[in-house]
Amino acid sequence: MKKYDEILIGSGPAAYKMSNLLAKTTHQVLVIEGFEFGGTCPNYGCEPKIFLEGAARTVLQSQQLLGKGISQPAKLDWQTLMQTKLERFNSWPDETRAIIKKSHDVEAGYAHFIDDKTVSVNGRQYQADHIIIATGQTPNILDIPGKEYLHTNYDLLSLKELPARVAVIGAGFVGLELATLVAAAGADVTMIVHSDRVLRGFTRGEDKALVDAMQKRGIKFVFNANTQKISQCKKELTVTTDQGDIKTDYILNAIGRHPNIEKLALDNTNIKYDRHGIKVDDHMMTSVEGVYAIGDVVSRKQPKLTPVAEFEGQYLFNYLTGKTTQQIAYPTIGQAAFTFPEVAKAGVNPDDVANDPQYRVKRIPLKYGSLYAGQNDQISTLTLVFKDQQLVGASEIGDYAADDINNFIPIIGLQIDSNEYRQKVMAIYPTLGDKVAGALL
Ligand SMILES: Cc1cc2nc3c(=O)[nH]c(=O)nc-3n(C[C@H](O)[C@H](O)[C@H](O)COP(=O)(O)OP(=O)(O)OC[C@H]3O[C@@H](n4cnc5c(N)ncnc54)[C@H](O)[C@@H]3O)c2cc1C
Ligand SMILES: NC(=O)c1ccc[n+]([C@@H]2O[C@H](COP(=O)([O-])OP(=O)(O)OC[C@H]3O[C@@H](n4cnc5c(N)ncnc54)[C@H](O)[C@@H]3O)[C@@H](O)[C@H]2O)c1
Repeated sequence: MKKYDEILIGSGPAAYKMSNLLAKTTHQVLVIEGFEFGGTCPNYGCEPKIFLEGAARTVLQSQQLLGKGISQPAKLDWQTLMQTKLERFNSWPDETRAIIKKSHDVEAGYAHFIDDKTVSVNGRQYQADHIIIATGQTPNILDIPGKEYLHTNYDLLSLKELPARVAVIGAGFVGLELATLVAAAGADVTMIVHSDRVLRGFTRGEDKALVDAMQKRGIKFVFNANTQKISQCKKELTVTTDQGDIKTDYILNAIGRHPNIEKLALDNTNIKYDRHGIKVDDHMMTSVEGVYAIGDVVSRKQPKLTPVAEFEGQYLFNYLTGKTTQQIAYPTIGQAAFTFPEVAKAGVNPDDVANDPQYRVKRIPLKYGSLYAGQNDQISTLTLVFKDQQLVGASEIGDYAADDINNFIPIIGLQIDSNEYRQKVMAIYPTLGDKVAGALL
C-alpha cells in the first residue's frame, strides 16, 4: 500500500488551497476528487454565478434607469450568454486537474475510509501521515412525489435554453441569486418560501426591502408554503403546495445544502460528525489523530463560503508544516447575496443589538449621493453598529452593497479608530469608498 505525507479528499477551494501550498514543499501528496476538479465554487457555484451576473446587472441597472435617461433597456440573450459561459468554464475541471497533477498524484473517484488510517479509491488503498477531508456540501433534495423534476444550481448554471416560467423552491442564497439571474433574462419567476421571510442572518428590514424590490420587477413570492408534490402534464409542471398550485416549466430546488459525508463511510472510523458536518477541534483535527477536515464539510458556526474554506486550507498547511502551533482564529467575515439589490454584512447584526444601550445603530440612506442617484438607486441603505465609538458591524442593501461593505471590513477587523482613519486615509472621490470617513462620525 502506498503511503503519503498528505492525502487530500476533495479538490474544492479548501483542498485546492492546501494542494497549491504543498506543491511548494517536498511532501508526497495524493489528491482524490470524485466529481469535477476544483469543486463547487469555480464549476457550479460562485464563479459561474458572478460571471452570469455581469450581464444580468447591466440589464437590471438599465431597467432601473428607464425614463431617467435610458429609453431602451438592455435585453439579455440567455442562449448567447450561456454559450459564452460554457466556453469559459467547460475546460476548468480538466485544467485544474492538470495543475494539481504537475505536483501531486491524483485519483479521480470517490474515496471512502476502510478504517481510521486507510482510504480506498478505485479499488486501491492508501495511507498518509495526515488525511484531510475537504469534501464540501451538496444540495438537499426535497423528498416528495415528482422529485425527479427538480433541478439544482448545477443544472441551472449550465441551462442552455431559458424556460418561460421558473419556480424556485427555497429563498436562501442560492434560490434568490439564481432567481435574480433568470428573471433578469426574462423568465417569469415564482419563489416558494416555506416561512415568512427570506435569507435570514441579515436584518428583517433588508430582507423585506429585497423582497419588495424583486416583487416590483414581477417576481412572485408565495410565503409559508410547503411543497407537497410535483406532477407533469404534457410539458407543463405543477408544483402543489399547501398554498395552492403553481404552474411552471422548470423547478429549481434550493432548500439548503448538507455535508458530503455519506460516501466517506465514516462509520468504519471513529471520526465524529453531526448533521452540520464533521466535528473538528481548534486545529481542524477530527476525533481521530492525524485526520483533519476543512471547508464546507466542517460542522462550525462560521458561514460556508469560499474565503473561509481557503482560510482553513491555509491555516492547516501552516499548522501541519510547523509554521504555527496556534489555534485557528477566524477574521471578520464579510458575506453578501448577489441579488439585485445586493445585501451584504459583516460583524454585529444591527437587529441583534437594537435594544442594547451599549451599542449605537446608525442608518444612512445612500440615495442622495450622486453616484447612487445616477443609477436611480432609491433603495441603498447602509447600517452601521458602533460600540464605544468603535465600528463593530456594518450591513447594507443596495446595488453595490457587497463592495460597500468590503470598505468597512478592515475597520471592524483591525479595530481601526474612526479619528485615526480620517487622519490617515483619504479615499478617491466620488467613489463607493469616499463615504467611509463621513459615515464613521
Ligand atoms: C450556487 C452557489 C453559489 C455560491 N456563491 C458563493 C459566493 O458568491 N461566495 C462565496 O464565498 N461562496 C459561495 N458559495 C459557496 C462556495 O462554493 C463553497 O463555500 C466552497 O466551494 C467550499 O469549498 P470546499 O472546498 O469546502 O468544498 P467544495 O467546493 O464543495 O469541494 C468539495 C469537493 O469534494 C468532492 N468530494 C465530495 N465527496 C468526495 C469523496 N468522497 N471523495 C472525493 N471527492 C469528494 C466534491 O466532488 C467537490 O469537488 C456558493 C455555493 C453555491 C452552491
Ligand atoms: N453569495 C454567497 O456567498 C453564497 C451564494 C450561494 C450559496 N452560498 C453558501 O451556500 C450555502 C447554502 O445556500 P443555500 O441557498 O443552498 O442554503 P440556505 O440555507 O441559504 O437557504 C435555503 C433556504 O431554503 C429554505 N428551505 C429549507 N427547507 C425548505 C423546504 N422544504 N421548502 C422550501 N424552502 C425550504 C430555508 O428556509 C432557507 O431559506 C449558504 O448558506 C452559503 O454559505 C453563499
